This record gives sequence, structure tokens and C-alpha cells, in this order.
Amino acid sequence: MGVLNITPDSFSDGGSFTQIESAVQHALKMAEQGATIIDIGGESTRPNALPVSTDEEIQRVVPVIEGIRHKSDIAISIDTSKADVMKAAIEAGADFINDVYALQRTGSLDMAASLGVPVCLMHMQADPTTMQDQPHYLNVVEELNDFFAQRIAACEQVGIAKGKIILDPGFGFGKTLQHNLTLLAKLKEFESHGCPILAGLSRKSMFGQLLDKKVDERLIGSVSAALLAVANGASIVRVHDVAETADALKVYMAVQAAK
Ligand SMILES: Cn1c(SCC(=O)Nc2ccccc2)nc2c(=O)[nH]c(N)nc21
Repeated sequence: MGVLNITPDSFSDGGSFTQIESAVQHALKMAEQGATIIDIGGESTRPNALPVSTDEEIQRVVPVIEGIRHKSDIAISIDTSKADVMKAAIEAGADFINDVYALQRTGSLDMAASLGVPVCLMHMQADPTTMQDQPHYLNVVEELNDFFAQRIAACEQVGIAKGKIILDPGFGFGKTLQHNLTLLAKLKEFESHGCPILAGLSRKSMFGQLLDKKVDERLIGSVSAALLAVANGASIVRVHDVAETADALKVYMAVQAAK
């Protein structure tokens, strides 16, 4: 899964032609490098990020989805928590929902059910503005399994079949370094729900803490972690560095095939 963030530049709020074109080109390049999914997000989840209105988020993501769809039938996930953005994105050609709030925000659960597409349910403790203050769990794996069971039940109650659900521990979303390492080490413990696991580790601050590296120096750490996530049961890895990660996973799969 290649990451495509549609963020504003100093000239426009993300809706300018050049920005749409460059986003589409980036998506096509990631597809060429081996991405099988493009994850499109119009609102940053960074703690200090400015909130984006529904209309603005739609104006950012829809033209890019349409532009990609014009040139490629690669799978597209919409990274949003807003019901109306989900609707507009799926109608524009996106294939499934990637919701860091696991369909907990107003109207999103019913919207996902009515759209009838698969959904990735990610765990987050608290919300982006407070989640990294004092992340605390009695048992992080157990608490995330309880969360997944509860969200899966909520989905099944509105008619979203379990076969349409992907689970994601939400690395870095209300977790300390130790929590993130435990979740990666014990990723297989989430297989009990019978849903594929998605892991998003790419360039995150855990590598800053582990390796004392800035965001643009975390390639090796990120590729290493992506390979470990797949070795520990992840079916999808969400990454910025598609070509490098694709090579690492090719090596992993080749060795797996030789077992
Ligand atoms: C939208 N989204 C995000 S955004 C956060 C991010 O990439 N931060 C970040 C990126 C680069 C450097 C530092 C931090 N992370 C996930 C995830 O882990 N799983 C799923 N499913 N979706 C996700």
C-alpha cells in the first residue's frame, strides 16, 4: 500500500491543477514500483495538524482519485474518517475505506455499510491531539483484541460482513516505543479474528526513537520493519518507499517459497 498524502502547498489548499497532477503521477509511479494499493489521504493525522472541512477534503481527494482511475485500475483506499468523504471517494472510483477512527465518528459506520465496500479498522488510543501524552495499557495486545472484537461486532450489526474487514493495530497512534515493539513482535495474536492485518510503520517516530534518525533517514528501519510485519502475519504494509519495500518483500517471499 503506497502512501499518497494530498496536503496543501503555499499556493493552494491542495486542489490546484499542478498538485492534482503531481499526486496522480506519484500514484502511477508507486504502482510501477510494485504498489498494489494507493492510500489517498486529504487530512493529516499529525497531532498539530489543522482540521480540514469535509468539502475541502473532498475537493482534495476526488480529483486525484479520478485522475488515477483515468490511467490505472490499481486498488485505491480512501484514508478518511468522514462519512461524506467516504461516499464521494467511493463514487469517484476508490475501492475501500481506510479509517484511523475505525468507523467511530458520526455517520461513518452506516455510510460504510451503505457503500458496501471493505474497510480497514485501525486502533487509536484517544485522538491525535492527546494520544501521545501518556499512552497506557494494562496489556496492549489484549486491549487491542478487545477493541477489534467490539468494532467487528458493531460492523456485523449494520451488515458489514467480517470478510470485508481488515484490522490494523495503528502503530504510533497512542503507543509508546515499547507498545509499538510489542505489537510488532506479537502481531500474530491479532489473527484470531480471521481478518487480514494491515501494518503502517513507514518512517514513523518509533524509528526516530530507536535509531535517532530524522523522518527522511528512516528508510532502512522502515523496510526492516515492513519485512518483519509480513513475517509476523501482516497481509498489507502501508509504506512511503514502495520500490525498496517491494524488493525486500520479494526476497522474503522467495525464501518463504523455498521452505
Ligand atoms: C492514514 N494512516 C496513517 S497516517 C500516520 C503516518 O503515516 N505518520 C507518519 C508518517 C511518516 C513519518 C512520521 C509519521 N498511519 C496509518 C496506519 O498505521 N494504518 C492505517 N491503516 N492508516 C494509517
